[in-house]
Amino acid sequence: LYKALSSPLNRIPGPWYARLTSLVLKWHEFRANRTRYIHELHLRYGPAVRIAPREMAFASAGAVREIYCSGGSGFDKTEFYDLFRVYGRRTMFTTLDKDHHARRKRIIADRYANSNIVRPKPLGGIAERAAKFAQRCAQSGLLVEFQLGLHAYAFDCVTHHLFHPHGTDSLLQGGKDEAIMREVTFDDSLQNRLFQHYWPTAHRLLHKLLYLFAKPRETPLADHFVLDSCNADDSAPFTLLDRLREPAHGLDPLDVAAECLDHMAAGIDTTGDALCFLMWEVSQPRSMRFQRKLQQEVRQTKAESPSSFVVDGMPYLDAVVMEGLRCFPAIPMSLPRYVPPGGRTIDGYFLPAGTIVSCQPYSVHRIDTAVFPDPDTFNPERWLDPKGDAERKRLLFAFANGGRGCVGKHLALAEMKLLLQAVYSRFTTLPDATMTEADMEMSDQLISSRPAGQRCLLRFVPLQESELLE
Ligand code: HEM
Repeated sequence: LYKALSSPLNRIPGPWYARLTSLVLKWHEFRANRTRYIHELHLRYGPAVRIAPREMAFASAGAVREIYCSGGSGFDKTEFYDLFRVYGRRTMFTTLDKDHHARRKRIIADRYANSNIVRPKPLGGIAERAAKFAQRCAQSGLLVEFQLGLHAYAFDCVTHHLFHPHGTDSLLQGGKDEAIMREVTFDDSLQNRLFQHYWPTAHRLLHKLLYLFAKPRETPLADHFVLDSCNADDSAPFTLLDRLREPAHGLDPLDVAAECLDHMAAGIDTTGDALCFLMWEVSQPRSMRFQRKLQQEVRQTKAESPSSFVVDGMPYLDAVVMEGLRCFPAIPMSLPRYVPPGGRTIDGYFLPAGTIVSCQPYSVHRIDTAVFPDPDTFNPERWLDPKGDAERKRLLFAFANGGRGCVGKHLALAEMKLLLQAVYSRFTTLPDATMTEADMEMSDQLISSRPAGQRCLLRFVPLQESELLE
């Protein structure tokens, strides 16, 4: 009680119970509702809000700069990231301290640089998979279990980038490749892993009992697939595997496999669900005018250069992708960091060392209505207005910012743009009548989110036919 009454964080707005306990926050986390809960607090208390006795959430551009970009890669990550360790190893994503992270990033970054992604082999592989996705839509009649198809697409793209020529073909071949993708995608370990994070001793003692109510994360097929792929010695020069295995880096085989498995997992749900939420929205009657303009632009580009893969120079496509990432960031949740020794002042509030601070993309993209008026409305055309362009870009936090921002950003953008081109140059997409808004509610997982119904059915109407219908 003394601590609660004398805490220097007491000046910071927030609900009264956040001074005393983190249980309300945890309750929302266990119910897959952390992001919305924190967003409601921001709407009530402003861009700086206390969410637990030692934890603060921010939603301003200044806070993003300080927490994620100061000194290059911002404040250190918290032990929350221990939950993502693979094969018992720390990867670039799970390293907590800056030096270890910087060493690993120096090895990895060049494989994800835009200049590597847009080379014919890597980009051609993505374009090939986008064409397969369109083929799958055409083959399966009009109705497509779309979320699964997009996860298969993202899975095939990322394994191409990691392991070519040993990438997967879950899109058209199915079989074992599809089984691996399903194993990673349909993960229901949120409660078990949160329990492990908050009460590690109880988790160790009770894990067998807990198993009956909350399953742990188990991905034996994916684990074996990555270990096997990492044993192949003919990986293409553009792949991550090729880079990690260079003897000069001194990584042992398990470090290499852990890094690859981490990137594989990071590249499936994120890109798959970002596309899923975006295309669901573009298929709604309220957004049909945006879909029509997108179709016009991608068809015109295809007519002008039928045989090349284009990812730049399409302003409408860019605007649709940016607005999709703004409204439906695949990682909408807080990215927690520790305030460093000596403490820091953020948004005018002094925070002692060790305070947990974070920004969540979902709120950073919505709270400043001068930059994003009518923030809950999907409107790609806001990105076409040159006025306010710098402010909008400064607040786009879907890939995070600074040295620990998403290393796969250019790969993800290329995947998204090539898939949207492949689909909207051939089809009009419409929501299936059996789908409800509740199916597409955001459901928090561990930092990423997915549609609550875990399905998304869309109708793919070949373009000429739909044009005739109008
Ligand atoms: C639309 C798709 C994607 C989104 C929205 C996204 C978003 C993010 C965000 C917000 C972070 C920071 C996480 C944190 O600080 O806790 C991150 C980190 C990361 N992402 Fe992505 N990501 C996407 C796709 C990908 C892809 C395709 C890959 C790789 C194949 C990838 C690999 C990574 C890795 C390795 C990190 C850790 C970077 C580091 O710690 O230096 N991501 N991503």
